Amino acid sequence: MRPKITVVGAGNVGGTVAQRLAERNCYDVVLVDVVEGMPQGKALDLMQAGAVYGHDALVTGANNYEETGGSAVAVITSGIARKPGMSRDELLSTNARIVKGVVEHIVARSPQAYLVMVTNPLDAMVHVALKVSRFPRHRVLGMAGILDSARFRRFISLELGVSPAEIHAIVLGGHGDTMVPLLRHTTVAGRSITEWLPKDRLEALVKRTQDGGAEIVNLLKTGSAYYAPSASAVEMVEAIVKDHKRILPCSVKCEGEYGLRDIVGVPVQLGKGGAERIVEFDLSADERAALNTSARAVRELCDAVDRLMA
Ligand SMILES: NC(=O)C1=CN([C@@H]2O[C@H](COP(=O)(O)OP(=O)(O)OC[C@H]3O[C@@H](n4cnc5c(N)ncnc54)[C@H](O)[C@@H]3O)[C@@H](O)[C@H]2O)C=CC1
Ligand SMILES: O=C([O-])CC(=O)C(=O)O
Repeated sequence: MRPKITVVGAGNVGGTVAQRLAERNCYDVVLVDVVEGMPQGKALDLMQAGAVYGHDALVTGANNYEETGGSAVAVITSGIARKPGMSRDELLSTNARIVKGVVEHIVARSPQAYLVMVTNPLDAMVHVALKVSRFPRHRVLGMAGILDSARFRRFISLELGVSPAEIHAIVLGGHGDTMVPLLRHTTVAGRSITEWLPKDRLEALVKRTQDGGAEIVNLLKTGSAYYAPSASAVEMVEAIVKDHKRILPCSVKCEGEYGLRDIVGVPVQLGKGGAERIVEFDLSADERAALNTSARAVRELCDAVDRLMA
């Protein structure tokens, strides 16, 4: 039997996650949404695509959770997306309510699942999922750092005319304006990025990365990015289910690592145990201060969620 992956929210991100998973041809996928007929329609469409594209994954669409039982991983994308001029934080109260209900349903049927959170504001939704599920921290992860790092790598790649495959970069911190691209750990073909680009260009690319989500929201006007976000979420699913031991930035609850007790994006070793290890990089004083600032911003949002849910 193939591992079952449930994707909640069959909109732009969730629908594309389901497509990418089906195309891997090694998972069965359950797609859940509140809109009647929509997940069922997308599921059928995806299975028909398989007859052309060469996969035979079972994709089931549903408006309830009956088919989700025994999921290995649940990817939670349900909720509203921001529009131009909005911050992710403005989604907090609506999405916290949605995510709370969804996590209760998932946990009731898949008590051993790993949760990959996508809904924004991301780090605060990891907090909601941890609280509601009562799962240990290694089974509740948020997707953001892979996406933010991918954006940074691609911007560098476009600037230098070098394949992104040659560029190694990692973005830590919360998924918001305070995220922390680590320049000292950014390399192109193994050489420090500071040997490739002058300071002012690097600062511009860091800023573009921090605004990477808003840049796309402003272009699309009716929603937010989903191709790179779905690719990033699938990378997490694959690393967990296939025990890849990848070290990828994910949002997770720190318990003393980096001197923090907050939920924030840090390098995590992902494998069959979920977040198997948090890898501690040596940070400069400036980087540490920036990570602390980012963690504080997330903490304030988590406190706001707690007040809302009290
Ligand atoms: N962590 C990250 O880096 C990223 C996060 N996001 C976030 O992901 C979320 C989804 O984005 P999109 O897919 O673009 O939005 P979308 O609007 O296309 O899809 C969201 C879907 O959730 C469904 N939904 C709402 N309440 C539900 C419930 N109670 N149960 C099941 N389904 C429910 C809606 O019917 C809709 O189909 C947003 O909050 C967005 O901000 C998006 C991109 C990147
Ligand atoms: O910007 C948004 O609202 C969606 C998101 O988190 C991203 O694309 O980074």
